[in-house]
Amino acid sequence: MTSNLLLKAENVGIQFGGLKAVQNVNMYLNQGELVGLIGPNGAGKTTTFNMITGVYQPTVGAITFAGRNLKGLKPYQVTKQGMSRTFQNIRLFKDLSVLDNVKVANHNIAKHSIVSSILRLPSHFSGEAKMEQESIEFLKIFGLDVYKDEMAKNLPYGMQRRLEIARALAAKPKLLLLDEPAAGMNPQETHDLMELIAFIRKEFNLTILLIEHDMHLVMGICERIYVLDHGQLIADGTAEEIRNNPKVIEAYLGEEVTD
Ligand SMILES: Nc1ncnc2c1ncn2[C@@H]1O[C@H](COP(=O)(O)OP(=O)(O)OP(=O)(O)O)[C@@H](O)[C@H]1O
Repeated sequence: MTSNLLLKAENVGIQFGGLKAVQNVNMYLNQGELVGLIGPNGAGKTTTFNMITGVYQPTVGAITFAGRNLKGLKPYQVTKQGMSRTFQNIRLFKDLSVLDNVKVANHNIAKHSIVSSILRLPSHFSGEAKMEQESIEFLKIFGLDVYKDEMAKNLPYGMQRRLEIARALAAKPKLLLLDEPAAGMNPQETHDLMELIAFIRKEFNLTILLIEHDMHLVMGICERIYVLDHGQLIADGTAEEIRNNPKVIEAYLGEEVTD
């Protein structure tokens, strides 16, 4: 086992009724890596995310994160271990302001005590001000500070996707899981997002696991890529290796994988 190992999935699988949605998945993430998880529709990518984040308990196998077995942990408990995610279908607090969406995430890890908040002690206000300032800084990174008072639902689609990532980042995770962050974005937005993901990884010393259908995005920024097909891993390797892997070509696109 390497010393900078952050996440390890060993022989992980899950069954829904008679359907083996994911089987025998072995996967690891080292600290600081940016790794892609790809595969055709229904291959089991989101289900794998759901097992890692505690939404589903694997039927078999074990997942270890930062040295701790995640078995039995609920999603909020997994979050507390230092994991944040975004969703394929954007899940924002649509009627809250852009700033409040980020503050909510920041609040979960705020240091000032509940007692000081209830009693409205000075430490509550200084904590609150610090949190607000920090949340604005997160928004700036994503070019969203100009929209801070806007309701989340009024943002253009691409900006809502960015806000979801900003919110996930504000929880200061060790591991960030992004489920199709570029879905529905135009090529320019996708390109900008690609640069942003690479930037935040470096800036925050993050480990990122990314589900994405946009091959250009995956091949462009990921150091390693896992490929799922019909619930099983059929390949892993660098973008170059994946691009030339006949199993991937056959299973994933049925034609040449290009970037
Ligand atoms: N809660 C559930 N109950 C029953 N079947 C499920 C459940 N969740 C996922 N599945 C099934 O598991 C399989 C894998 O689905 P999953 O959503 O993980 O695929 P995916 O690779 O993320 O697909 P896509 O790219 O279309 O999002 C599918 O056959 C899906 O219908």
